[in-house]
Amino acid sequence: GHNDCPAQSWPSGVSFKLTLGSAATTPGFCLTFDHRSPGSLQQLLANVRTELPDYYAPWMDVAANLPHLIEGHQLRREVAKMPLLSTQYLRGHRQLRLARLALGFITMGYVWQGGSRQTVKILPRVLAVPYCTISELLDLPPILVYADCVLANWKKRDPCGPLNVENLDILFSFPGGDSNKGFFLVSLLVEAAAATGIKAIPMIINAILHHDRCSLETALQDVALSICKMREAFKLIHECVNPGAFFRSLRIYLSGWKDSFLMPEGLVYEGVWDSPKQFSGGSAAQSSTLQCFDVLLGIQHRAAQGFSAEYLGCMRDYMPAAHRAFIQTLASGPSLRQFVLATGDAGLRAAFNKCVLALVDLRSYHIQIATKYITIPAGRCRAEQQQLGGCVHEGTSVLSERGTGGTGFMRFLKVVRDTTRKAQLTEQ
Ligand code: HEM
Ligand SMILES: Nc1ccc(Cl)cc1-c1cn[nH]n1
Repeated sequence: GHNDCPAQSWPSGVSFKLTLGSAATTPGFCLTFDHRSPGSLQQLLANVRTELPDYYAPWMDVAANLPHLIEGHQLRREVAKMPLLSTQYLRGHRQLRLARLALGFITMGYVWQGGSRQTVKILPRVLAVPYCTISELLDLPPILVYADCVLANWKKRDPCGPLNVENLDILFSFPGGDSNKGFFLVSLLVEAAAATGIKAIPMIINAILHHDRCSLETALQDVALSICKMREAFKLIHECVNPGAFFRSLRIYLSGWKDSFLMPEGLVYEGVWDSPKQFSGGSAAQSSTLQCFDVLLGIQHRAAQGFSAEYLGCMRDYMPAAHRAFIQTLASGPSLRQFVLATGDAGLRAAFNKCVLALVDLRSYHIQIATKYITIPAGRCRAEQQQLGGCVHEGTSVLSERGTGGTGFMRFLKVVRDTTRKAQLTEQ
């Protein structure tokens, strides 16, 4: 039967559909491609305030002033004053995503405003009820995810200008100053660099189905180049994100309440569920682009200390439904690895391996960044702990590895990188 993935717009404003042919027609992938005007995504959030009806001003005003309200210890009071709003006046995907983004920032701010010392256990109904209603409609969990704070949390200063740091701004922020903007926008630019590689995937699938080695080799070169450009975009993190601000502030707010020693039961969503629920914190493991390239290249990750083999798979439930469906359709399609091996073509093997090695380099570079922004600041924090007592920066999400100086996630990142390296094709 048909398995249509609704068109989903990627950072570059390109959208595409991947559908499985029905049994009656040629089995395989029929690919349609529509280049929406590049403006499509920035219209999404041209002006946050006018994008939603005034009725939702109570949400938008609190979300827009979150750092100020948290630093002034006023957020709880502001939320207590909030009316319980109906979600019925939200029109279409764009408004649902924007409302979810605002409620997601307020929720993370509300839970973590007291750092790891005074976490709350209950999310008030004025937030929980609309947040869970909208999350249900979007098939996303009621916690801030990568698709919220990176993919939907940006706008261009000049709508006709380029997609670069100078012409971009974020819509919502946590305490931690400009490092918020740097962290979210650099992530977005890494995603935008992936767009060329993602656009090559339908061409690769078609080339396999038509045994077109020439087109396949060209498309694989596009993927390798795209992953190299992702690594280039990554370098901006050094000038845009301060390690201290990231470690002490931003990463705490992205923490989740699953397997958390601070919130062992999870969070009570008042007025929605009677018992507390657990959800994982925000992570780029929820980025659909990296998972697309892993699936395309047939790279299957296994368990690593503290991270189950299912961890990356579970993170697909934290992606937009259309991205999740695309990855699932890709995983159920023809195997690129098998096809390249079966041809015995050295040129195709080389083009395939360049993609794998580009991914290895990206992951190696990422490990250096995680060392600079977590492992080293965590070491300093522990040193302070021994002198001053009490390291207030212990967090709970994987991005905020606590205590053990971050050995857990570091081993995970290295296992993922090494598994990637082993995915190279050798001559049979
Ligand atoms: C200050 C910058 C960064 C730090 C400290 C950092 C740290 C981490 C940590 C600790 C993990 C493992 C735990 C988890 O899954 O959350 C992780 C995973 C991951 N990060 Fe980052 N990261 C940073 C920036 C980025 C950026 C900009 C991207 C790309 C957009 C990215 C992509 C990923 C991916 C895809 C994973 C899942 C594991 C993998 O597929 O290799 N990271 N990161
Ligand atoms: N780049 C990111 C942007 C947003 C959020 Cl929520 C997480 C990450 C991340 C990076 N590495 N692991 N997670």
